Amino acid sequence: NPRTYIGSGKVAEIKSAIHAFDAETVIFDDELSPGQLRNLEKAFGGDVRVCDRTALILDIFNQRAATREAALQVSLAQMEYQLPRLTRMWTHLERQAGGQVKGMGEKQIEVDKRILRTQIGALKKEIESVRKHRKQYRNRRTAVPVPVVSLVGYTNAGKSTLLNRLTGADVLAEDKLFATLDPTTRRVQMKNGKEFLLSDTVGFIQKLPTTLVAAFRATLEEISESSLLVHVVDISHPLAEQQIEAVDKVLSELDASSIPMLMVWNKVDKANDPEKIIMEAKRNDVVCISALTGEGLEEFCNAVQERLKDMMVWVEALIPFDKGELLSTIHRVGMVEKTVYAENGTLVRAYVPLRFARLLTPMRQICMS
Ligand SMILES: Nc1nc2c(ncn2[C@@H]2O[C@H](COP(=O)(O)OP(=O)(O)OP(=O)(O)O)[C@@H](O)[C@H]2O)c(=O)[nH]1
Ligand SMILES: [Mg+2]
Repeated sequence: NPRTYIGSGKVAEIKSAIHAFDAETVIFDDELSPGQLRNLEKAFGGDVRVCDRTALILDIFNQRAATREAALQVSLAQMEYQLPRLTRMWTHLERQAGGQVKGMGEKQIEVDKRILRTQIGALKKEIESVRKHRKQYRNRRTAVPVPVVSLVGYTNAGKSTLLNRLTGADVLAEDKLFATLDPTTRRVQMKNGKEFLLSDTVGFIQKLPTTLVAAFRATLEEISESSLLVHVVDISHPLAEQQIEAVDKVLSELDASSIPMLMVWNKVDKANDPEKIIMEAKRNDVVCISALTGEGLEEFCNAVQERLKDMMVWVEALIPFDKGELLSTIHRVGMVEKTVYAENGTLVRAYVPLRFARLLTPMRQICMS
């Protein structure tokens, strides 16, 4: 029934369950229209609060927001959610009052809407300045050509645990939905001296409210500007497959589908049949790990390095002796095949990130034998 989302029989069933369990809140696993919310509240009677999936997610985000940036973004999403609902709420009051306060109600809606819109405008401005700041920071970071690898995945998949494990960072990792709202980037140093930047960010969820995606644009832009995505999956979760689909869907909304991706199955230690899973992973070019026990992490780093190499370009360059720091950078971020010391500098043959190759162009017209 479009008026109440569920049919009248279901309404009666829920109503008796409310009485039986003395429930205070009814949560719908979908987004409800403002009218449906109101009609359901009326049908269930009195003190029962009806809440939809979007409101619940916004609520959890609100509880988790620990930094100013996260709080700003959550407030924006909440206000955008309230705006249409606010209007209808007043129309509802008007009808109850039999139209007596019609003029007043209308005025009040206008006032409230204006206040909310002004607040939304101010918030957007503030978030925009955060965005610019982030962008500047990223630009400064790209001056050093270390590739950025972003962890993406369903909430609670183990992204923060993996980052902590690899970098000794101290990011809050908890058995909670949306433990992380703020992006964190850390340097990962591999045994062979190579390094990359690993970035952890907010987890995704099925039917992620669009207001949230829009509000978290500043945060999510980190993802769309990385060289490689690592999709972390909780393979021990019974709904792992649906979660993968949900993540892919959000990635395509973020225009990040074209970024190369490495799939990682996490929590193998907890899976029912680990051998079977590891076999299947091998067939599918997936790396199996346990961020908790450390199993598979070396293989993971190697796989990341392999993928990054695919994105590098081949250069042959003569690095003058007074540019020695360039040479050490090549060793750090690239893969050197050969170096020869010549009279006027060092000849290098290597795979390097494209951005870095551009820096080397003036030195490239060199022949090596
Ligand atoms: N058994 C097991 N538990 C793990 C593993 N990796 C992470 N966990 C647990 O899973 C829970 C969620 O981990 P987080 O690292 O917070 O997950 P997240 O992906 O960062 O979650 P959000 O920040 O909400 O997106 C924590 O309780 C971790 O201890 C693993 O390999 N094995
Ligand atoms: Mg996290």
